[in-house]
Amino acid sequence: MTESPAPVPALPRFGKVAFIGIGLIGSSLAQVMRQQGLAGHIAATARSAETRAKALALGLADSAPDSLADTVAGADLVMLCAPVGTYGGLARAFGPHLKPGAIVSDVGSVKQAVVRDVGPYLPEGVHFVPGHPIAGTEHSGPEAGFPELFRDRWCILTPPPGTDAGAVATVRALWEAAGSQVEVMDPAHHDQVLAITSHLPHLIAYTIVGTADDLEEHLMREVLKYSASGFRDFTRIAASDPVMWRDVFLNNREAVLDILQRFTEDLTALQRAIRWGEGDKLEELFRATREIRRGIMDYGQHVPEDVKMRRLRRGEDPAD
Ligand SMILES: NC(=O)c1ccc[n+]([C@@H]2O[C@H](COP(=O)([O-])OP(=O)(O)OC[C@H]3O[C@@H](n4cnc5c(N)ncnc54)[C@H](O)[C@@H]3O)[C@@H](O)[C@H]2O)c1
Ligand SMILES: O=C(O)C(=O)C[C@]1(C(=O)O)C=C[C@@H](O)C=C1
Repeated sequence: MTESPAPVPALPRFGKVAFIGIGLIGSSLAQVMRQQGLAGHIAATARSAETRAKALALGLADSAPDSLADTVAGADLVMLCAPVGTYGGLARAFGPHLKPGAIVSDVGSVKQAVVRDVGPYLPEGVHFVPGHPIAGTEHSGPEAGFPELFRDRWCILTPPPGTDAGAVATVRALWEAAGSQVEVMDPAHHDQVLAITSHLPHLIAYTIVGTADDLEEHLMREVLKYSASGFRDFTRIAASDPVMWRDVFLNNREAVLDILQRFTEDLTALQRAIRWGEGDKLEELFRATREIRRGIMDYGQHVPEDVKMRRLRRGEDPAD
């Protein structure tokens, strides 16, 4: 028996979309919307006049006002794409200018703090659907974006209880159009999971580079010369934006500190095994973790049916 294909969800269409922050993530999503004709008008604002001018020059936006009020005026969807530490102040400023029925969403890497900081400033009748695409690179700014960034990645939505189901479905459809697989999650659970999968690795990468930088001059020179493989692969993410990551750590404090405590304990156990020459212990651990790591790679290669169907519709190879 042949399996009937999964239904392809309808594409969401917005009259006006407002981007607040148009760096790596905002510009990538704006390009998805442009390519698929999902927005009648895209307005983008950013802190500096230079970034706003770039957004226009790159064709990411149709208008780039310097005021938040003008950016969100009449918008059906407002996407917060700035560092999470700015969200509360931004929401307080643009909240009163939102159109009734508008959807406010975001892409921030932490979710409890976003619900806490943004929610109180949104007027009655505006829908709030926080989100987090689990996709990125170490580059930032409007030139760094590309529309394929979200393909075959997860996007996690954390709508507060009681959020309008239609608004959640619309944001889901947007991320599905970008090629992502969408999951709805509780914000506290999101923050715990991301503390280990994303925040801890960044903290370790920043630390290793710092440790290398603290070496004596002659050793430091050798690090730069020979950093072709392990060091380079491992520390790619230490080139990520410092402001973004400062805000992530300050806004996911408890979960990060908890995971850091566990990591420190595991590292101390390894330190002890090396000191006492416990080869069996080391090998056993490395065998087990190698299997886990291989499992992660296999898991990541699965392409869900609905993603394949959307690719077929775009005339692309479904298995890519
Ligand atoms: N970089 C990643 O890998 C990644 C992945 C997923 C989610 N995120 C989240 O996406 C958001 C944006 O990250 P990014 O990588 O696109 O950063 P980015 O540095 O590339 O872009 C940030 C944008 O925000 C703007 N901005 C900063 N302060 C502002 C303010 N006060 N008012 C208005 N605009 C302001 C900047 O001008 C810039 O346009 C962050 O919340 C981050 O946590 C990042
Ligand atoms: O690949 C990278 O460069 C990333 O750091 C992407 C990454 C991650 O840690 O997985 C970074 C932050 C996010 O919020 C989501 C994705």
